[in-house]
Amino acid sequence: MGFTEEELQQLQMENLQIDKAFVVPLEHRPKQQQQPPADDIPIIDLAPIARNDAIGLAKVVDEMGRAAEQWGFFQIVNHGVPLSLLDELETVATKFFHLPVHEKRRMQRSLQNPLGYYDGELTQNVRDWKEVFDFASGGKLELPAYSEPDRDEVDIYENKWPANPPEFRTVCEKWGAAVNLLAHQLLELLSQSLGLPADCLTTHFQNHMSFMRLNYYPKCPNPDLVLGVSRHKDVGALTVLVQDDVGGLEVRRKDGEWIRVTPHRDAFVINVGDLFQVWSNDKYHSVEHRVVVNAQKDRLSFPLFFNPYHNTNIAPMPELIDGQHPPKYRSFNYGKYFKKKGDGNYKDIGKDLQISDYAIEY
Ligand SMILES: O=C(O)CCC(=O)C(=O)O
Ligand SMILES: [Fe+2]
Repeated sequence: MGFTEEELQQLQMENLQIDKAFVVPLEHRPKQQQQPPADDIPIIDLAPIARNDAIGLAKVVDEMGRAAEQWGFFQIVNHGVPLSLLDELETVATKFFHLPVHEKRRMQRSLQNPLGYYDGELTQNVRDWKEVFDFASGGKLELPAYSEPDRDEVDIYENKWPANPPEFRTVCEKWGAAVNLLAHQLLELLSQSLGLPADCLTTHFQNHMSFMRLNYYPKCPNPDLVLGVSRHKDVGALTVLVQDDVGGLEVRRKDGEWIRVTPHRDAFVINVGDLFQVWSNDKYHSVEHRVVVNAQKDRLSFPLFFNPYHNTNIAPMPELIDGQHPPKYRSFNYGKYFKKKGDGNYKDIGKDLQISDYAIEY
C-alpha cells in the first residue's frame, strides 16, 4: 500500500504509534463520532422453532427473508446454543491470545496450512488490527490446491491445536459442533424464505468446508487510523457470529452509511454471504461490513463461516429463473472462487476478485 508524500507527512503529524502497514486510506477510515443506533438491523426470535409452532415458524421465515433482502444482516435470539458454552469459549480464547507471541506463533498458519494462528491478514491490501485462530468445524478442510480451472489437485488441512490452555481444543470443538447445528438450521430457514424446499441446499453441506474463527482485536493507540477488518463481503453461504459486549462490527446500509451492530450477549449476528446472493439470483445481498477498534478495550468475536463442499457448482436456483427473471450469474466452482480470494490475503495481488466478476450482463 503506497502513500503519497502528503499523506506520509500527515501521518507523522498524527503521532503515529503503530506500523504504517495498518493505516487504512483516508477515505476508508472509521468516523470519530458515535454511529447511529443499529436497531434497524432486525432481531428475529427463533423461539417458535423449539415450540414446534407452525404459524410462528412461518413468521420467522418471513422476517428472515425480509432482513436478508433489506440488510443482508440480522440477529437471532433463542437460538438454542447455551450461553455457558460461550462463557467457556471466551475464557479459553482470552487465555490463548494472552500467551507470549512466540508460543502463539508455534500455531502459525502458512501457505502449507491456512488453519491456526495468525496476526497479519490483509483485507483490501491493508493489514487488519487483529489476531486470529482458525479451525475447521468438521475436523479438517479440503480445498483445491490451485485456483486454475484445469488443476484437480486438492489439499487436506488438519486442525492445529495449541498445548495451552489445555482445555482449548475440547471447548472449541464443542462450540463448533453447536454452531454448526445452528448454521444447518439457518440454511433451511433461508432456503424456505426464498420459497424453496427447506432441504434444497443441504446436500452441498454434508461434507462442508466451514471453519470457525476466533477473532481478537487488541486495543489500539490509533483507533481512527486502522480497522480490525477492512470493508469486505463474506464469500461463503452464511456467517454465524457472536461478539462480546465491546462492539465494533459495522454494516454498510443501502444508503452507504456505516451502521454499528449493537452487541447482545444472547444473540448471534447472521449475514448472508456471496453464495446466497447467487442462489437467490440477487434477491439477497452479501453486504459489506468492517470492524472498528478502540483505544480502551480488547474485543473478541467468533464467526462460523458456513461454506459448502469445495467441489460445488454455484448458480442461481433454477426455481427462481424464468422469462422475467433471467439468471444474473454464470455458474462457477466454489472451491476455486474461495481459493482465488484467499490468495489475496497473503500477498498484494491487485484488484480483489468479487462475486460481480461472475455476473451476466444483459
Ligand atoms: O469481528 C466481527 O464482528 C466481524 C468479523 C468479520 O467480518 C470476519 O471475520 O469476516
Ligand atoms: Fe466478515
